Amino acid sequence: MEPTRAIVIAPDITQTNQAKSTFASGAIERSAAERLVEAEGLALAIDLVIAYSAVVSVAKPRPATLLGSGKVKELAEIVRAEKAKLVVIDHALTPVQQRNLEKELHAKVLDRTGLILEIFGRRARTKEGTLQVELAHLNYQRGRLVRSWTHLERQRGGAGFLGGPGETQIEADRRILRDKIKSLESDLEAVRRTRTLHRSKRKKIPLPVVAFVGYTNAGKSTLFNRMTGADVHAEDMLFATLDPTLRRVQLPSGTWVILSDTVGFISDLPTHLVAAFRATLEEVQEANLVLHVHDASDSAASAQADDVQQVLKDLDIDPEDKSHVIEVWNKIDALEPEDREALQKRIEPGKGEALNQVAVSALDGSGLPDLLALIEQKIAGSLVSRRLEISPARFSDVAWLYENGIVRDREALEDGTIVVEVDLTPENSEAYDRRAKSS
Ligand SMILES: Nc1nc2c(ncn2[C@@H]2O[C@H](COP(=O)(O)OP(=O)(O)OP(=O)(O)O)[C@@H](O)[C@H]2O)c(=O)[nH]1
Ligand SMILES: [Mg+2]
Repeated sequence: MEPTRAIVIAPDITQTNQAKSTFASGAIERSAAERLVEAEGLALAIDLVIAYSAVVSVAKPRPATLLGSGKVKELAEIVRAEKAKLVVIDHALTPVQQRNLEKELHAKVLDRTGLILEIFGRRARTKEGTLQVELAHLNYQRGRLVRSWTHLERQRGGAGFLGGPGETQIEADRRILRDKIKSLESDLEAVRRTRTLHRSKRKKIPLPVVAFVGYTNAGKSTLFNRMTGADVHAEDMLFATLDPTLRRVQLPSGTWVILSDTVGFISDLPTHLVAAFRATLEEVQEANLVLHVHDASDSAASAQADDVQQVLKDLDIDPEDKSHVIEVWNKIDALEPEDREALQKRIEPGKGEALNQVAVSALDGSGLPDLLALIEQKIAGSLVSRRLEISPARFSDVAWLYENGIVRDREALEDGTIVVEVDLTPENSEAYDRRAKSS
């Protein structure tokens, strides 16, 4: 199939000050140029050919088309000249705006949510991932349906809604949509139950879990691969990873941990999409340690970090908790020497317990020993060290400790009592006490 030629537009809404201040509370705003670069990345992630891209300033959003009418005319001309089939608008569009734009531009129009959904639809590999995306898609459509009281414009079929035979312009009423959503939800529920079962099985293996989080393309999978020797899909592509990947690795001191690679975050991810991926993010929620991976070479890194922190908060994780979250500044190989030095300087002051930042390059491996040492330190801090005296009659407890903890030392006293020095996760430490009390 011939690649689709597309035009990518980042609207720069230069609105009145008062409208701006309502959402400027602490959020770091990224420039329109940075947003355009990101939108292009998103478009490339679904193999679109970008025929033309631009920031378009919007002095006053027009309810009918968002963009001003002059701009729309200009764009229509570009669409024609470039033979583009698709226009990506990196902004939320109302269904009416989308429809009007499609009419005036003579091309399909995708807004930011539509584009992200399209990417997710193509990336999902597991059954759960596919169901989640489909559900998010239907909810997106339903939102449009409710707001506009129009019929469904497109019914998603197969791999995506970008043309192709899967797309039919059928009229589906809300009841059909609701039924579909219901049945998807129950399918998803079944898949989740299985996964929860898997997770609880894994929990019996007492290994601490270290989860990677970060903005899409920060280098999580590359770092994950470097640390595990695994061949996880890493690409210069937004949302290369959708489903969580888990691997067991041994830290230099001998402690085993489970590393978990996860889906990347992105700004302005619509709420229902975040909700759809909540299950995937449960891995992060339950992790003993979170590695927040930043792309230090990206000029938008601080705005991205802001977005990631917001998601962490939504997951009830305190991004400021230095014992729980490590800031990993990746891609330092791509920095100019002076920027690299400045970064090191910024990180150094935190020492001892307070240290929770490290600069690395997943590509050339620099800084990795520091990262491993830091993980080791934090994990050790999160484990409970105990010295337990176990009578010979309860020998099975010793076996339990080997299975559920990290046994540091073991000694048999003359009367047969066994003394075990063991590190346990707080949950397993409690589990042991319950066990010791019973029977
Ligand atoms: N120069 C440089 N590039 C890197 C480094 N780490 C990763 N990259 C590149 O950054 C791009 C994205 O890497 P990924 O590992 O796929 O990023 P990710 O965070 O897993 O992305 P998503 O799965 O999309 O969220 C790839 O082209 C990598 O080769 C690094 O340390 N230095
Ligand atoms: Mg990845």
